[in-house]
Amino acid sequence: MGKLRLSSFFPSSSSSSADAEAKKQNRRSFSALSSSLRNKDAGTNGAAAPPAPKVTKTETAPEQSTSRMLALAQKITKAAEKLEAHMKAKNLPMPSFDVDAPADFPSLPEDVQGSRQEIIHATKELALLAHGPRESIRWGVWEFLDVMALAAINHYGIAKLVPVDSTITLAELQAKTSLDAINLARLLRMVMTNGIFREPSPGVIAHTAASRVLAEDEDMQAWVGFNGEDIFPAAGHVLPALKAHPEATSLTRAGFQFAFDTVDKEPMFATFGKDPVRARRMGRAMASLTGGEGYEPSYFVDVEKGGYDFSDLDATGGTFVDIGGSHGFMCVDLANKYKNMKFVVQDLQKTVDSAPKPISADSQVAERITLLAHDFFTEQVTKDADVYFFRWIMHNYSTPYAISLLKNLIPALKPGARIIINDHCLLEAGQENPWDERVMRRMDVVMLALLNAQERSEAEFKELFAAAGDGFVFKVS
Ligand SMILES: C[S@@+](CC[C@H](N)C(=O)[O-])C[C@H]1O[C@@H](n2cnc3c(N)ncnc32)[C@H](O)[C@@H]1O
Repeated sequence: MGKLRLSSFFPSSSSSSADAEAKKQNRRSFSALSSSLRNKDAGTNGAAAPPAPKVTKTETAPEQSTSRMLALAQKITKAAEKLEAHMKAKNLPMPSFDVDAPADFPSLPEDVQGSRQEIIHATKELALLAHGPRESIRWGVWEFLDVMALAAINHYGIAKLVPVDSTITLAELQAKTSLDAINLARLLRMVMTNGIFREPSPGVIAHTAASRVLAEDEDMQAWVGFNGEDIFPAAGHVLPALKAHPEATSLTRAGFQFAFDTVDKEPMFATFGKDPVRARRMGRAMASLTGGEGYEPSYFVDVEKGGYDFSDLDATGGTFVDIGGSHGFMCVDLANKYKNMKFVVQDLQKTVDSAPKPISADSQVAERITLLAHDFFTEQVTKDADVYFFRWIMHNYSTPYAISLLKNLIPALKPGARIIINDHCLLEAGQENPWDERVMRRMDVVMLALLNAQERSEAEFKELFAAAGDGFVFKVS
């Protein structure tokens, strides 16, 4: 997970140039988009816009694309051999669709994990080449049907109705659901095309390893539910939202509001606040996502994993404020490691009320952590702390909101206070490995669909601070 460390000190005053910058920020700020808008501005001022940079041709000649296919196939073979050799040497079960196959890969040495990723990337590229451009687009645009079918299967809890160690006929299965026979069969057969369930003989259904996950992992059920029943309709309404409000900054005018008839009424979190079942589902879905490899708090806490070293703060008994810190799990982990620091976890009243009490069984930890109801869209109430921490907050907000989050801190900041942003950090297109690139691009548009929000690049984070005030010194770790 990308992390940014941002230091700040008390800004002298809010200058008019900062205000002008803030206005300029009142739109999404992808770096490529910013430069094209700058060019447009130059044009309206009478200055000639600089010519667009020349595009380098990357197409390959027909004989080269043949060799690319073979190169990819060879790469896949080599990487699969390496992965398989490791699995054999360690006596690990081979990847399989079988119902008893492990749901996850075991932790692999870095080079073997690299081979596994190579297989994933190269097979995708090879498939695209083998399909050809027209077919890739024609059938690629049907991928939403995978989500539709899986969401329905998940909604009706079909996976839990299929026995793990035997089979069930479609007729028997149908008797256990409110889905009619035809729709049950067609939805099942649709998800089977993705390795979820199998039909060993006509009309007989059995689990695969993937459908078993759907049957047994409640967080995964929530993940599919949240994606299929909240994000999917929101994504389907991004286009009308963009057409009606092209600036795409308002929390009440995103695809989500167009999907659920709440335009100009309430942000997504308020809608969920009124519906405990949906709110719980989103909470569990997030747990499923953040339980995944690479998202653990240890990446922030453990210095050996590239985390942040707070020894200096610990020596002076400094104060760390986790803004929008949920139930304070990050502060608990930090307090376990640093024995003198003090912590304030700020969140909405409801979240504070539902936090575990005591927050830790270890009283030495619990007594140094204060839970405080505070709305981060109002002026910061914990003054003169050493660190103000935002983990997974900024990406929930478009630029005008994100700037106000930072501005709200300014009256509380003492010289040398640090603001730490722990969020994804977008790299320029093509700089990430293809897997991470795709996850991040998807996350970015999920933010658009739900909240008119965005993931940001380092330059875009820097722009937020420049727009919020003059006194910030921006550092990256
Ligand atoms: C995406 S979660 C991130 C939680 C936590 N920082 C983490 O790393 O998992 C966003 C958090 O912001 C809180 N939140 C939302 N709006 C808020 C507001 N106006 N003031 C304070 N907290 C808020 C939510 O309750 C939630 O705990």
